Amino acid sequence: MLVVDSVDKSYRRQGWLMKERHQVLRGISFECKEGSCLGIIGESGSGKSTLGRLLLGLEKADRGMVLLDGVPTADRRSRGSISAVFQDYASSINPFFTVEDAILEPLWMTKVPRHELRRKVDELLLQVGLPNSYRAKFPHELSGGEAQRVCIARAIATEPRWIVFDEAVNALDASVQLQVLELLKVLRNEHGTGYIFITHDIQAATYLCDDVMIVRAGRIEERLPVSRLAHAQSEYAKKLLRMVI
Ligand SMILES: Nc1ncnc2c1ncn2[C@@H]1O[C@H](COP(=O)(O)OP(=O)(O)OP(=O)(O)O)[C@@H](O)[C@H]1O
Repeated sequence: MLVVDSVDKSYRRQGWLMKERHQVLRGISFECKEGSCLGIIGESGSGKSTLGRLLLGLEKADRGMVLLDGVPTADRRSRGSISAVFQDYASSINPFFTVEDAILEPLWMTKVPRHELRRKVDELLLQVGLPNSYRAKFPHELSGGEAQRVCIARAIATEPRWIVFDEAVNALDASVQLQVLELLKVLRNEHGTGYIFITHDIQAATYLCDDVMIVRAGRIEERLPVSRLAHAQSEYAKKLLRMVI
């Protein structure tokens, strides 16, 4: 179980009143069952990516806890249990790495024996729908959809229990986006990996997720199952969801 308990997060404002802080997240609490998929939506600046970084253990909350089975996600013991796919796939892959090198990088941290690594890269390429002839290509030789598939292969390489997708399909054109969403559905069914899917794209969230959580100005406005979007309570959620129901 992934548990976010009473999380606050603020940043120091830039400028000469350096003591002033910008409160980005306020009293965020929610839980996600193993293998579930939660969509996080909300307007720009509402704190979605900050929440994603806290889930990944990349940043510390000012107050509250982010726990995976009772262990803080920032703790060494949680390493490898949560991975991430970001929007900026171009800069997520080292431009001097081949596709093979990029996929091998996270595998060095795992217990996969050296002689098995080549087979594992082939298996991962197959899972994300790329031919194994792609292993020798460099990032600049890939389309956006292909590069994002390589990022997904990297994210699933360590067999994490959770993957945080932060605007990961937004930059792709509609048909490639659909292919990637399909792929994520298949991977989830096959491996039981849980997803946190941060997006502006409500349609994509409803396509992939079990629940949608609406964040507004650093607070949770509402969380509801995708099957009950028509029953949103808050005016803000109703307005946001109008386009998909
Ligand atoms: N490292 C940081 N230092 C200072 N302020 C930050 C930092 N990261 C985020 N912020 C501020 O926190 C607020 C929330 O940012 P965040 O990126 O979490 O929002 P978001 O909902 O993901 O927005 P978007 O949808 O545009 O990506 C913004 O006002 C942003 O400027």
